[in-house]
Amino acid sequence: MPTDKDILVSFRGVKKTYDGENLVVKQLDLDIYRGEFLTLLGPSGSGKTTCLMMLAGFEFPTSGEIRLDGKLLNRVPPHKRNIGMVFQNYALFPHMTVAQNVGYPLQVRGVSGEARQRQVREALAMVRMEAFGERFPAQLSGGQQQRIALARALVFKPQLVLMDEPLGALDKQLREHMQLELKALHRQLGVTFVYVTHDQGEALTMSDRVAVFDQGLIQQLDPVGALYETPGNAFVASFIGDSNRLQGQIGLREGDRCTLNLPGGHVLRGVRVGEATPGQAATASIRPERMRLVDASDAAKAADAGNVLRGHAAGVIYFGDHVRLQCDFTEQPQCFVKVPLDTPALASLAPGQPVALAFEPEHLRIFS
Ligand SMILES: Nc1ncnc2c1ncn2[C@@H]1O[C@H](COP(=O)(O)OP(=O)(O)OP(=O)(O)O)[C@@H](O)[C@H]1O
Repeated sequence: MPTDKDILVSFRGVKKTYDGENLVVKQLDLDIYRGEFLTLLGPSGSGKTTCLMMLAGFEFPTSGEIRLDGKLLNRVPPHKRNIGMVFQNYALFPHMTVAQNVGYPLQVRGVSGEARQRQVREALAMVRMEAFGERFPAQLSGGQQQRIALARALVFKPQLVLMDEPLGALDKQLREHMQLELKALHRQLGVTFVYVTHDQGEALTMSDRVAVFDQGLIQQLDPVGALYETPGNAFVASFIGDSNRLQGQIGLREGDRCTLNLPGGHVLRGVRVGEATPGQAATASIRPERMRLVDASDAAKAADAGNVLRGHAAGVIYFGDHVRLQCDFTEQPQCFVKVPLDTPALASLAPGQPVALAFEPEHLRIFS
């Protein structure tokens, strides 16, 4: 369990409005631990960048407090915060060489001569760009420029590095490669990274913990695995990974479980997330890989052990190693499951035919 000593940054009761009317950050209470890789993930406009900008010092909170190492930051200007930054459009200075770009933060901090040269060499070595010191930014690829931006952010050994969509301009292959590099660099340096993205794959690949933002609020803050396995609400369930949604009414409530009555007559058992007052409207979610296609004779057995949903096949798409089966259920959004190729019930399946999907109650999360 982390203690107060492990906290590098804390946001307390932070709110932000740009126009004096709408709060784009409604209430932010967040502790960032020393050495962690924390990602702020959320759809466009959810307030992630604003939070990062307040931490960097380019925006100020309308109310609340931000502390770095216990010290109140609210009115400390950006260059006094000892924070490194890499942004998608945080361009390198075009008229300076790579070495001059990387040396710039040292220059403004009054580091000169041999000490500056040595630190620039070390920073370039860190991002494996030692051989490029004399080039100009225009003579580098996008990925190389981003490495230099990273070296420039790290050269003065900040205790905290902020990154806002730093890989957004790169193509998919390079982006995935750089994600692994960033993660390795983080492990090697032990510096605290705070990373903003709207790409959930990127967040899951790199982070220790992820704060999922929506509408100016953190919806859930958890390690990557917990976020995927135990989403705290329907938004997080649909934003992280694939999930199927089912809508109905709460039937019975029993401890940490409850039942969901679907309009078509199905009664499903699942994990209760929320109050679950009987009769209340609720949304449930289930990961496609947690559902099994079963044939009619197995469906009765499966229903005794867990849940079975009966509907009709809407589409069958072959993916080489599995089949993606789309299913229609009465008054529900379409669901899909990933069916292994050796599943017996798959043999003669065609669109329009009846299907039965079985799943365990512990994998159905019922949000109310
Ligand atoms: N300087 C500004 N002046 C006025 N409104 C702003 C300003 N910056 C951001 N906003 C508004 O604040 C809200 C949150 O924006 P923010 O950039 O924090 O979201 P985001 O989650 O980072 O989105 P994106 O992924 O698109 O960058 C948006 O509605 C945006 O239009």
